[in-house]
Amino acid sequence: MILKTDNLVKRFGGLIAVNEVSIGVEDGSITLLIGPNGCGKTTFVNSVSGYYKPDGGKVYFQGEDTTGLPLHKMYQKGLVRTFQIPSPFLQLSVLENLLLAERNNPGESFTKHLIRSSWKDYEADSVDKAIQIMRILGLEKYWDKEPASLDAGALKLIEIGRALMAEAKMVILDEPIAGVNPKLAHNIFSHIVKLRDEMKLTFLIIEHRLDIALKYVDFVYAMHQGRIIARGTPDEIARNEQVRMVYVGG
Ligand SMILES: Nc1ncnc2c1ncn2[C@@H]1O[C@H](COP(=O)(O)OP(=O)(O)OP(=O)(O)O)[C@@H](O)[C@H]1O
Repeated sequence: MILKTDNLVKRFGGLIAVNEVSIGVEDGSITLLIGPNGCGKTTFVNSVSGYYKPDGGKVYFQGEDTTGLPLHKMYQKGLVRTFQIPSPFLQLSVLENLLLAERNNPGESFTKHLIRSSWKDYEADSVDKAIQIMRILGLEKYWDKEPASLDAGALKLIEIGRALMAEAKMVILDEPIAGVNPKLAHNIFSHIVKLRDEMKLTFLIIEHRLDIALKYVDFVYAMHQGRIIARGTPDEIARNEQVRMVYVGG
């Protein structure tokens, strides 16, 4: 298991958003976390990736107790939660977006990037690495385009590319296909599968569009009211009565 949580708890005042959640994510897998709005999925991944400090329980990443480590420490260890591309970056090229992700981490201020940098200032190795990542993601034809001019699917792939530049071993994606048309959604998941297979990357993905996502993932956890109510293969989860009840109300 690359990631394991043991009875993880996160509270907001009197609300227990994450209630003793224990999960395991297999190395080199695509693991899906599902559940209705407000059930605690985002709070859970935030408590694992260092955005929130958990109130109870343990997080283990690559066998190490990483409970309560901040976001930038987890990022350095290779657990990267993708974030929307910051708006000033939308005016930089795709290549520059990747190069900036290698140098910097979320613990640092974004303001210093407001000064436009040139890809020519970077090491040749970094540029080579960025080109290789763009190839894998099918972004190489857009290398000098501004992300602002690209579609939602390409933006998601750039976010994943930025995580790869940061040497991520495991990537957490929060709704990677939200607001994306079915063709692009399948394209994004196909790239995720390719990254699992070719780069041995591990993914933990929050997604609501099960019709698409269940076709691509290895294992699924279902959450409801802060707790895990089911775990299993996509087939098992699709057939699970409790999951159906929660999703369609019986
Ligand atoms: N910063 C916060 N302060 C207080 N309450 C919060 C905070 N963030 C989330 N909550 C509450 O915690 C619960 C879990 O929210 P969370 O966003 O984790 O759910 P979710 O499953 O990710 O939902 P969605 O699918 O809508 O994104 C909700 O009741 C929410 O209102």
